[in-house]
Amino acid sequence: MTETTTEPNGSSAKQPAQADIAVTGLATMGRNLARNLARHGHSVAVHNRTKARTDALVATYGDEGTFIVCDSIEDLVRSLKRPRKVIIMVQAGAGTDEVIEQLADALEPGDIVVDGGNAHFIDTRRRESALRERGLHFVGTGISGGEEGALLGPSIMPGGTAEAYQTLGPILESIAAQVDDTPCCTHVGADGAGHFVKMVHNGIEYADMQLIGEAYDLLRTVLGKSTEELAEIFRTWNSGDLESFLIEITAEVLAAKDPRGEGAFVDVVLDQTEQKGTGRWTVQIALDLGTPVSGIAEAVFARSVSGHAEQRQAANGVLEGPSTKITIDKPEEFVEDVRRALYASKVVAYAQGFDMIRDGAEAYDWDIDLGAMATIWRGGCIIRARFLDRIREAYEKTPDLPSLLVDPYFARTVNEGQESWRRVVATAAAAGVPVPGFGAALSYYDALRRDRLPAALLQGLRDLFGAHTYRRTDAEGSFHLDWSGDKSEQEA
Ligand SMILES: NC(=O)C1=CN([C@@H]2O[C@H](COP(=O)(O)OP(=O)(O)OC[C@H]3O[C@@H](n4cnc5c(N)ncnc54)[C@H](OP(=O)(O)O)[C@@H]3O)[C@@H](O)[C@H]2O)C=CC1
Ligand SMILES: O=C(CO)[C@H](O)[C@H](O)COP(=O)(O)O
Repeated sequence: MTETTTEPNGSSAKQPAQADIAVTGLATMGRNLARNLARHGHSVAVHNRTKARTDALVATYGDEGTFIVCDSIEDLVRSLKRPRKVIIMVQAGAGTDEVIEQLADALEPGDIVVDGGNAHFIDTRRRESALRERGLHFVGTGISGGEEGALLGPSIMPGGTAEAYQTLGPILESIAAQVDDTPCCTHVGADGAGHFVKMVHNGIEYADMQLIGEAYDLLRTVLGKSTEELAEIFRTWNSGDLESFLIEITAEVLAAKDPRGEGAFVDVVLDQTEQKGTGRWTVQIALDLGTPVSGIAEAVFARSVSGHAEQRQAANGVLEGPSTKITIDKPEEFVEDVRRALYASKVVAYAQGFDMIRDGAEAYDWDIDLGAMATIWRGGCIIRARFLDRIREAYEKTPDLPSLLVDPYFARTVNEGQESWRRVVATAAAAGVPVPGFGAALSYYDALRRDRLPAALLQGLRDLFGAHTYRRTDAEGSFHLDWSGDKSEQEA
């Protein structure tokens, strides 16, 4: 174990050391998180399975603060002040389990293990319970912001015990993004709550990106806009209600040129969206919780459709599109319609995501403050956006809001946008442009506001074919109709 501090003359000094915190796993995220900690005055013990990464970190960035180079997990543990705090930033899954096991053998009761990877919250609950039995704190922590966020200030979503957060919180809050002098980090709730919220964050990220993709496709296909014009449209949108990191980088990606030629970068990228799995997890868990996250589900499926290259190739030229080409008389009005449809659909995706956090909190007995989640997503993370302030205000004003859509600001937003939304979805259908995100969001909006749904007919069908019973609008209890007999009603 050696401490590397940079002296004023630039030389390195080696001395026994006591680090404030450790990071193991120094790939993209871990390296930048360690640098962020060091830049904020924390002495950081650093370790990576493959030593070359540790050496490269210290050789390149050693002058940014105090790094203590460790060759092994045991070395790392020896370097730390008590209670020891170790952040794991390794590949999610088996790698994380391996590192936890090594750490648990070397640490002592009261020490804190932080998993900052994208772990499934069910794994986090299992790991937390196992480490608790050994007297250790396990803090599953969602960290969002990618490479740049990890270095300059991510959004941090720690779970685990309040006791562990008391020790760990000040350090995490010091390196998190800051918005209006408020750190984008707070204790989310017990055991896997942090990773659950990070999972939903990523689900919303999928929905948001899908909606942006649909807006781009519509403006390009229906209006024939060039990528330069589209970049400008997104740039303009980024100065209004839609202001967000994802809209900002959409303009950047659309403006980018093919590094190998003259054309647009986006035109040479293979149109198959990959996924690491957090969006899929969100939908799987939402199905179990019974939370309709249709925007996220459509986004996950749209990625799957894009990846089915052989099917798409087989259908291309076989399945017909509209027989008449759609013409738009007032292109500028259509651009505004798409902007409003995008904002309204985005509001639905976030409303569904917040519903899922509320349902997850109830199912897993977490005390999650929805307004606080909106607060810590205002900066640092991939879905950071101006309107998260509105979400924070909505939940602060009415913590038990049945749906974000009924908050006065959001109700007015979707009400004002709904005519545009309908025109956009209808135009997309007429032009043969797939808009699963816009369509699902509008259907959800219409389902919520309807007085009666066709669910009543489905209940009738279920009762006829399977005697599954139905409830009545005008009486308590469950009933069954004698479908094959005299059609009389019996109480079930
Ligand atoms: N990249 C991103 O934008 C984001 C990533 N995350 C999450 O953060 C974590 C780290 O991500 P990232 O930095 O991209 O790195 P990767 O997910 O690519 O993981 C690589 C790191 O894991 C280590 N590792 C893998 N298996 C083992 C093992 N069995 N034992 C010890 N170490 C192991 C590697 O060590 P070695 O060098 O020896 O191979 C390396 O340090 C992941 O869980 C990821 O999902 C979260 C938010 C954003
Ligand atoms: O966690 C993240 C940000 O918060 C990553 O951006 C996310 O893992 C990317 O996911 P995918 O590869 O599935 O698109």
